[in-house]
Amino acid sequence: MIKILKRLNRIEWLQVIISLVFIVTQVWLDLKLPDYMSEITRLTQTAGSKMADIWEAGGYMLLCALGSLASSIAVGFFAARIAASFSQRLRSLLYDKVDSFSMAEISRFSTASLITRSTNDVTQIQMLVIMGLQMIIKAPITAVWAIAKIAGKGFEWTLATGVVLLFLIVMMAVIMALIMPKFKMMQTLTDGLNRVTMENLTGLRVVRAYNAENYQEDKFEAANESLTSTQLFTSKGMAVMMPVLSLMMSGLTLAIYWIGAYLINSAQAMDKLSLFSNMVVFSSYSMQIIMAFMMVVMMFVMLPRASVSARRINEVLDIEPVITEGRATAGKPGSEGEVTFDHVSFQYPGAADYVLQDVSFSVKKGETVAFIGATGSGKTTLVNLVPRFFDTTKGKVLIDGMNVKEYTQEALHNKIGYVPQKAVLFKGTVSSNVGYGDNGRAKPMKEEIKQALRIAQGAEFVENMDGQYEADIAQGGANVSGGQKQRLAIARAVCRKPEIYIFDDSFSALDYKTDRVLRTALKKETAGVTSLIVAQRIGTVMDADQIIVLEEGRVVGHGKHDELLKTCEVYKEIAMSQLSEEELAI
Ligand SMILES: Nc1ncnc2c1ncn2[C@@H]1O[C@H](COP(=O)(O)OP(=O)(O)OP(=O)(O)O)[C@@H](O)[C@H]1O
Repeated sequence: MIKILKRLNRIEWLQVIISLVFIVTQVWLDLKLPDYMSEITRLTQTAGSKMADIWEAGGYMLLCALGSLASSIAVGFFAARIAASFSQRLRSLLYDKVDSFSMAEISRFSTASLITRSTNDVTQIQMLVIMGLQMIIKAPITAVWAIAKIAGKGFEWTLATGVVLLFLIVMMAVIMALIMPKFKMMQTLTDGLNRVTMENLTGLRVVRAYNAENYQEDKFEAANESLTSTQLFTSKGMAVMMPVLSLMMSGLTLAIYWIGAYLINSAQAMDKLSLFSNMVVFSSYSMQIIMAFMMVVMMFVMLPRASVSARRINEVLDIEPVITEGRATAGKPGSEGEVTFDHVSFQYPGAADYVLQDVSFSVKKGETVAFIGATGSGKTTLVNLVPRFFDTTKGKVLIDGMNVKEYTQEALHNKIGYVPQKAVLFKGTVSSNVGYGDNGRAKPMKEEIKQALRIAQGAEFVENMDGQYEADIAQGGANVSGGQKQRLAIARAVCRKPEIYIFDDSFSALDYKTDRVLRTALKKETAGVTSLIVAQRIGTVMDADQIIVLEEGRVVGHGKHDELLKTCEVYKEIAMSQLSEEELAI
């Protein structure tokens, strides 16, 4: 908790100090009230007192109450300001941090948990700052000040207050011991609820098509039920605490007056008045002490949950991404467009086995290298090492003759036009999706966007859309077909004018004819750009300058189509399953 509060900036600390001044003023004014009360009691009991004196004491009491109200409003105002700006900064810090994460860190936390950490956990901290400033600081000041005021005013009353406090401390310790672990569980259960909700929303079509609504609902209900029952358990604990506190307050007042009655009864006539006045003052201060205690209790309700949230936020902020930034912004002169894998092996973080083993190849500027192999043979993993979505476990990946680790991420990504296996579109327009991102050059002109779409065989369908190049694209590209999405994603890579294309099975959603026409257009219009193509179809890879056949992460064939048909059994099998005898004849 303290660690996260260290992230408060100077202005926020200044506001904390100002709030502190107001809090001390408020406590001082609150504790001044019983003094005037005692004065009024004394005046009303003393013969010959003037009405004006009573009015004066009453007036001061009113001023104290108004001053306390104004101070409390000021504290509330500053607390809200500090909490709002602090939580805004925490959210930005979390966003920037997550943005710098590689896939390894993202999968370590899970998307659902990262969302909960950036929203719900930050809200817990925000609430704590608001309440904390008003209570955490106020409670001990009030308690200590009030105790100092009543010290020496009567042993019996002090004893009664002490007994009540002791009882409350024991009760609170027991309840806290029971509910504290539940508070810790609450945030993890919120993660679970978010995960199930996200899964259901993203997979809605499959859920419907498979009549799995009940199954999903059961999962949701289970997550919802666990969270609700945990919340209920903690609320029940708290529900017991508050009435007991009220009972103790009333009981203590009764005890003070009861003891007072005995003391006054047995005192001498001249002491009776001062005893009565002391009793009134004592009961008032003891209430302040119990109130301070109630504030501490409220803090105990919030603190465990907020400290769990603080720990979860710190966990994210403290992570040093495994992908570290290099310094180079350009490769070796004369090696532009070259991609080399030098004895590369790769193991996913936490996995037991290597997914890629000793992969080596080199591709020159303007050449196309295609990767083919069975499902799960490591093709996607291989191409993901080029933009450093993951770093190699052994060996090196070189671009333009330089290890990818030596580039700044920005410079590295500026060289690459990446089209993922599953096309990703963002809410916006066709143009905003095609001209997406920054490649270190000026934003693409409308004509460049059109040209990119023409190459990606997307111009025709875009021109038929309502609004054409400015047509709306729904979140995730929900209003375009799978093949259209792929073409837009390819156009985005083309528009970037990269040195290297990475097509991760990006042609699979296209029909054979479009696939061929698109690749021919790409070759013609973007000559000189190196292409890494992952594909399942022989038709897509057969014209490549190099074909690499992968099996269980190892290169089992490397060459051109004709050579591989003769030398590589795995390639031949794939080819035979897709091509006719005639096409296979060599
Ligand atoms: N994030 C990950 N964490 C752990 N293992 C993974 C991860 N992603 C993939 N794998 C494993 O790595 C292996 C290779 O996966 P990869 O996606 O590279 O295969 P692929 O050849 O591209 O398959 P496909 O043709 O089906 O896309 C698989 O066995 C898969 O289970």
